[in-house]
Formats: sequence, structure tokens, C-alpha cells
Amino acid sequence: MTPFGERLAGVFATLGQLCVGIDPHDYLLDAWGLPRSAAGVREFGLRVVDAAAGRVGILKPQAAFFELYGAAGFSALEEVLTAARAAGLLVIADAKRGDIGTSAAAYGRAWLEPGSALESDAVTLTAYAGVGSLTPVFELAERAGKGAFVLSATSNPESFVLQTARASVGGESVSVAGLVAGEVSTFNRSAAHGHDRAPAAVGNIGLVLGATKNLTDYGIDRDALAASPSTPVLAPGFGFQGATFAEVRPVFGALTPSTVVAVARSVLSAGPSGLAAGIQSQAIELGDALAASR
Ligand SMILES: O=C(O)c1cc(=O)[nH]c(=O)n1[C@@H]1O[C@H](COP(=O)(O)O)[C@@H](O)[C@H]1O
Repeated sequence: MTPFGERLAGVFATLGQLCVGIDPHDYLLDAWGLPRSAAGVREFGLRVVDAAAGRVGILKPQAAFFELYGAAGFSALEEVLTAARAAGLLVIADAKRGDIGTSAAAYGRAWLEPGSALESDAVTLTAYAGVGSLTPVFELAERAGKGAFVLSATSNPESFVLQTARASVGGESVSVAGLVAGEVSTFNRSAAHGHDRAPAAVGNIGLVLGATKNLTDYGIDRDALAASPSTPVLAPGFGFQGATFAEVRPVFGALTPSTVVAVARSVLSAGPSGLAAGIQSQAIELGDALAASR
């Protein structure tokens, strides 16, 4: 299986860096004329898949909105994931999983193991139990051509105190966000040297860095993370949370070429009839903004 980082780079080259979130909020289900039920989120997800196919390369279903409906919701999510992958879209499951290593390993298998019911191309993870607790997920991702994105500097206002708290590592003071980022990039670097292939330009394990943040304030060293193999970034925070596409390069700097730009509500609010055109125009707008800031 082609490594996730290579597949991501391939999608960027053909369809650009936009990623559409599948976040069926109650108010969106209402606006789309869909029921607030498992059948509603299933239909919502499948319509996003249809509208996205051929216009963008990446989808990010938010698991929470499906879990809300229990087993029927998970079944709906399975169908949406299968449809998205069958349409050739790269799927980042936004499940934000994390636990001690043995349980983290099971989460990894649930979302990334080839043939699993919820198989996705990548999954979002939290490192509160320590980045090392996620090693089994990283290793599975490496073996199976999958990816993961670990929360580092999240887009929400509440993230600041915890993620900028300082830790002492080998006598050096680093932020919690910077510590997570450093450990993920170290993993990518050692994984790249652990096999015979030429090192890929983009690693397989990435970071979630909010577009609403000044990454320097969070102790993130963008240039270090961009050194080969560049750490992939999942960047939410556009549209409803305030960031604009013109800010991609100023915020992400050297990481811009390996950044997935995620939008959900700002494009989903176009409604089912305007969705395809909305996705298309945001993809063009992002491409133009990136070209203009080169
Ligand atoms: O991991 C994420 O995608 C994520 C991380 C983060 O720091 N902030 C953040 O908003 N998200 C997710 O991105 C989506 C928000 O998209 P918008 O509707 O575009 O604001 C939700 O699914 C969030 O859970």
C-alpha cells in the first residue's frame, strides 16, 4: 500500500488541499430537510460524498454526529466511509481517540486496519496519555499505508492554557503543543529511515494545528516540522471559526505545502442544492489564495 503521506501529496497535486468536513449538526439537518436521526446523518453524509467527488480530494467525517445515534449512527458512518473511499476520496475520520497503549492499539485497529468496519485513511488522535501511548497506532499506520493526526495546537479558545503550558524535557523548556509536535516529527523521521524506500516528502503521522492560532505562541517551530519528511498538518478553523484562506501561508509558513485545509459549516451551509458549487468555489478560492501568497 502506498504510504499515506505520498497519497496525500498526490491528492494535493491533482485536486488541491481543501478538505470538506461531514458535520451533520442538528441545525444543518433541519436546513437540509433531513430528519435528526441515523437515517438523516447517513443521507447527509452520502450527499456530501457525491458533491465532493471530483471537486476535492479529502473528506473529514466528524464521528460525534454519528455516535449520537448509537449503533444505527455507527452503521450510517460505516456506509458513508465506504462510499467516500469507493469514490476515491481520502478519508480522515475525525474521532479524536487516545488511551493507554493497549487500548490505543484497539482504537487504531478500529479506524485504520484494512478491512475493519470503520476503515479510514487516517484518524485524529489525542495525546493526553502521552505521545508514546499512540505508538501502536502510528506503527499500524506505517504498516498499512494509513495516517493519523495528533492534536497539538487546537483551534478552540480553551486550548491556550493547557497547550502552552511548559514542560521540562532534558533540561529544555517546551510547550505541551511543541512537545507533541516534536515527538510526532521524530517518529516520522525515524520511520522514514526504517525502510529501504527513498524517504517521502511528507510523513504519515501529522498534527492538528488550528488556523486561528499564532503557532509561535504555542511553541510550534514550523521550519523544524517542515524539514524532510515534512509533517502533514490538519488545519481546521476556517470560515465559522474566523480564519480565511489568505491566512494559510502566514499561519503555516513552511508547512503550507503539507497542510490540509479543512472546512465544514462554511461550505455545508450552502445546503444540498448549492453544495457542489460551494465546494468547487471554495476549492478555487483556496488554490488562488495559495498561488497569490507564493
Ligand atoms: O480535529 C479537528 O478536525 C478539529 C480540531 C480543532 O482544533 N478544531 C476543530 O474545529 N476541529 C474540527 O473541525 C470541525 C469544525 O469545522 P468548522 O465547521 O469548519 O468550524 C469540527 O468537526 C471540529 O471537531
